[in-house]
Amino acid sequence: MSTEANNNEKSKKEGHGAVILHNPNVKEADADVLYHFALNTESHNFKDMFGDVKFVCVGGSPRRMGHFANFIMKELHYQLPAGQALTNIAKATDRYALYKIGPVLAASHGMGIPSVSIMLHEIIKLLFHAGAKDVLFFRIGTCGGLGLEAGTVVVTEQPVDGLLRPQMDMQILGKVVTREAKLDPDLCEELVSCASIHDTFNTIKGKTMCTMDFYEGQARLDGAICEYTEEEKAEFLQKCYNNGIRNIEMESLCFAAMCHQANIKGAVACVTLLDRLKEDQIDVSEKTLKSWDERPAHLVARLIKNRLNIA
Ligand SMILES: O=P(O)(O)O[C@@H]1C[C@H](O)[C@@H](CO)O1
Ligand SMILES: O=c1cc[nH]c(=O)[nH]1
Repeated sequence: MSTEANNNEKSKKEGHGAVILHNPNVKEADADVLYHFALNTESHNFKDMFGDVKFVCVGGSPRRMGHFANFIMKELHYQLPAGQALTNIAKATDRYALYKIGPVLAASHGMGIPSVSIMLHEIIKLLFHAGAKDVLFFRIGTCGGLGLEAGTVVVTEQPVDGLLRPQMDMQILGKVVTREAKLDPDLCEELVSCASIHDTFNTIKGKTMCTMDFYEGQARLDGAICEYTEEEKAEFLQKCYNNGIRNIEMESLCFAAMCHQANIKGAVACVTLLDRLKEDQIDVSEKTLKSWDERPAHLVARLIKNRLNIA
């Protein structure tokens, strides 16, 4: 049986909408430690704490996700119990930040695939232990655009790696293991449909190139090392554009591959900070950056509100 058929079979057995763990070791263990979130199934009641989670929103920076947590709390008109303030659940560690706002979990994931991978392993286990079902995942991030006005939001149709392949290659036990990087097409459409004609920015769909590095991996000329010419850079980025790639970032491939394996519907929306066909350096004011940062969050907030029937 193919891995995908196997996943579907498991999904049926474990109940529709359940988060799938492809790991008998964790399922059979008496206790589990989520080290990078400073959480432990022995000292925390995951079912009570996280059983009602329906939306997980992730992004690189802990500060951005803290702002997002406050923003979504207002958007959902969510009232914290009297005397309580919104706190970082993972405050005992400085690896990631974690906030819960009713059915929404907001977490930071740091930069790049290794960092987002650790975060997703632990968040997926958290949801499994909590018995959460029908959970949607969103990555709200920043990126470099290709042929787009800076500030445009790109919703990823298909992530590809630095070789333009829709797959994530991992090195496990001395071998290359290839995983499909698949996002949910309906969720992608639903997120794009949350764009409004009143928005002061454009929202488009496109392929996203996910790289292992910000500088050479993204064909920049301004890293500490660069062994290609400006012409070679331009030729490669043009090839990406011609292949339907509209933005470049560093997490979507792993996000898509892990969501797909875990039976979770995921979507990625990133705001472009510059047009990589024109420039390499991000040189925008802090104020502009902050307002651009919030754009993917606005789309996701609208989707969540629609789903929860909140006006
Ligand atoms: O979610 P963020 O904005 O961190 O995503 C992109 C990709 C890298 O992590 C980082 C590089 O500046 O920004
Ligand atoms: O150019 C950019 C901007 C943000 N994030 C990236 O990965 N690349």
